[in-house]
Amino acid sequence: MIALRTPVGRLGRSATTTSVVTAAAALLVAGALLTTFEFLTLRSDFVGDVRAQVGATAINSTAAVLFDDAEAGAEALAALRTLPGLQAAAILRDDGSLLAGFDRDSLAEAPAPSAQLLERGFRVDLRELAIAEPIALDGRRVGTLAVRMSLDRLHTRVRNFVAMFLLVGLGALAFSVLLMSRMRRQVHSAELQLDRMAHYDPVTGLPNRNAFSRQLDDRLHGRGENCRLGLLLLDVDGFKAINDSLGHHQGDVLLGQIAARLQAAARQEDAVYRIGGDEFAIVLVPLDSVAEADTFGRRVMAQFETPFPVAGHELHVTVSCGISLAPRDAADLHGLTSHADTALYQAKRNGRNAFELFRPEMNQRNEHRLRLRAELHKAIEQGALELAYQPQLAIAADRVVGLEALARWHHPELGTIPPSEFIPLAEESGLILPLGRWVIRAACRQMMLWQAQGLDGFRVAVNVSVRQMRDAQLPEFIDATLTASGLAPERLELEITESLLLENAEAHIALLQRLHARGIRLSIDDFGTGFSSMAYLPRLPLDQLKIDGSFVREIPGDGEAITTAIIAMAHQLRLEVVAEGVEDAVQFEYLRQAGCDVLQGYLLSRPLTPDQAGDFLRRDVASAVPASAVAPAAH
Ligand SMILES: Nc1nc2c(ncn2[C@@H]2O[C@@H]3COP(=O)(O)O[C@H]4[C@@H](O)[C@H](n5cnc6c(=O)[nH]c(N)nc65)O[C@@H]4COP(=O)(O)O[C@H]3[C@H]2O)c(=O)[nH]1
Repeated sequence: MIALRTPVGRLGRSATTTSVVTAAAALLVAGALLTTFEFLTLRSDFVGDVRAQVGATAINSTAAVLFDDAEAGAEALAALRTLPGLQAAAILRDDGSLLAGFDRDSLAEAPAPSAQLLERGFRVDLRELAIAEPIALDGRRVGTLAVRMSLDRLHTRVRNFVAMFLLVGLGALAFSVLLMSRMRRQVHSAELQLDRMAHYDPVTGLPNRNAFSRQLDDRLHGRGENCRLGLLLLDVDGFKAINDSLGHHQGDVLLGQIAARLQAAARQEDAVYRIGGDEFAIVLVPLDSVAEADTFGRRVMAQFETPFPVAGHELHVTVSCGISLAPRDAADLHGLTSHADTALYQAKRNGRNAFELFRPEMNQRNEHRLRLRAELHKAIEQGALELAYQPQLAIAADRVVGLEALARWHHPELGTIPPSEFIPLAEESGLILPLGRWVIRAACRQMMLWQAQGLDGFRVAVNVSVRQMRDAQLPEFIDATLTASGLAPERLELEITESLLLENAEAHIALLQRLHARGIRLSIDDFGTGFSSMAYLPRLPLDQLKIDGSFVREIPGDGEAITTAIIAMAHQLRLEVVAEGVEDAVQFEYLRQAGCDVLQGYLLSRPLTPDQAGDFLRRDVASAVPASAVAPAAH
């Protein structure tokens, strides 16, 4: 797996180091200042004390000097012996000769004050204090008391002070380091937590989109053109429906299981990410060939062959994947993700439960689709779409009982665009809602125009897409349209595709019941393409079932047994059966004998313009079936 390069711990570590260094430096500076201050204060006090005592001794020595009495001088000097640090003391006569002297140790020289010292009275430096105190009588100097003191005792006191200071200071520093490292541990764990929140998804434990973008970008930049890797983007098919029906908690459980299976499919060096609600990404490193990407895609799909045990259900979950390769498709993050996304989109368009490798043509198709979408938007707004009507014949009564309204789009530059192209486009872009509403309105209006021309006794069927079924306003809209046009509700039929109905059957049943209660007819379209819905059929308020054209096409042949079974079953449920796509007399005859009620297909007529459909309705259709097969004009 790719290791996450996180700044975790760096902040805490550097904060501690900086604090310790700063505190130590501050301690040193403070220590130096305090020591200097302490030394100067002690020395100044010392100098003051000594000078006072020397001054008193000088006064006491006056007589000894006046009488040149060495013994009396020595006695006067004895008062100074107790002074701490005294090295030498001497009483000098006025001419500088020694009257009496005292040496603490023989190495100390007798004091011989300089002229400067005599003038200033004392001199003090770091190690020594020298005093030259005048011995005066009536303000006249008669001699000098010279004293030399060592400052060693002061040094000892300052050393003690420094030792004490260091002891206390270092103790405080050690304590603060202890506190700081505790704080650092707390900061570190907060950093870790922040990092997890910023880079990991709490539901699956996988790195998230942030981590994905940063790591993939780093990798691509780090190796440049030589970076050979693959990007697989994956969407869980229909996850929203699963989440809605099982609840979010179980949805999360499922996501966790999906994450585990993706990790099982990934190789040691690959990295799996959850980059959105039901979106995952796998960065495949290294990935050298398309064949390797193909193999990996299959391996991921294989992970979804076994159902997922969630909340007592065995869920069959499928996924759609898109894969792009670097540097083959792109060498940067944006290019690579956008190509994988295009491939993913293609996989979804191909019916989901599939994976696609990116091909450059996909982008061209994408651009074309985007242009079509914009054009379709315009066409709906400008009312440029048209409706074609395909007649439906009641076989027993030999008369037209309905017309299916089919949307048509003739683009001035792009030509005729088939519904198979623009309807899915409208569905995925949401344009199906305005388009669907326009179809219902136009069909109702056309029915009233025909009615005004005396053409009556048949209904109009419109296709309703699943997106429209999710529109809670649909019943009100239909009500309003019927009222505005004046069309009777039983003359309107809604065709809903069987497979779409299955997607959220429970929710649709309620909506269908509301519509049915208003008298609107309901038909299930393309029946047979999703057999699993059989169980729902009795619960749906249906009037009609349309056998999918693919079965009719197989008549004569395999289609016979299926159509016979569907007709029998539909009749048991009291449903009218319509066969779509009836193209020849053999099919018609078979269906007639099997008891099919209504026929729709090229045999009777292709979809017609409103005018052509009007003419068709006016003609005696009885003679047109089955002898004269196709109606004259096709639309
Ligand atoms: N081969 C063959 N085909 C026949 C025959 N008879 C009819 N068809 C075609 O079969 C399709 C029947 O419509 P559908 O199953 O509802 O399938 C429709 C429907 O699902 C969708 N569609 C068309 N108009 C609308 C619309 O207004 N709203 C919605 N939601 N979907 C629409 O597009 C699909 C395709 O519509 P069309 O291209 O008009 O294709 C129509 C019709 O032209 C035949 O004998 N042989």
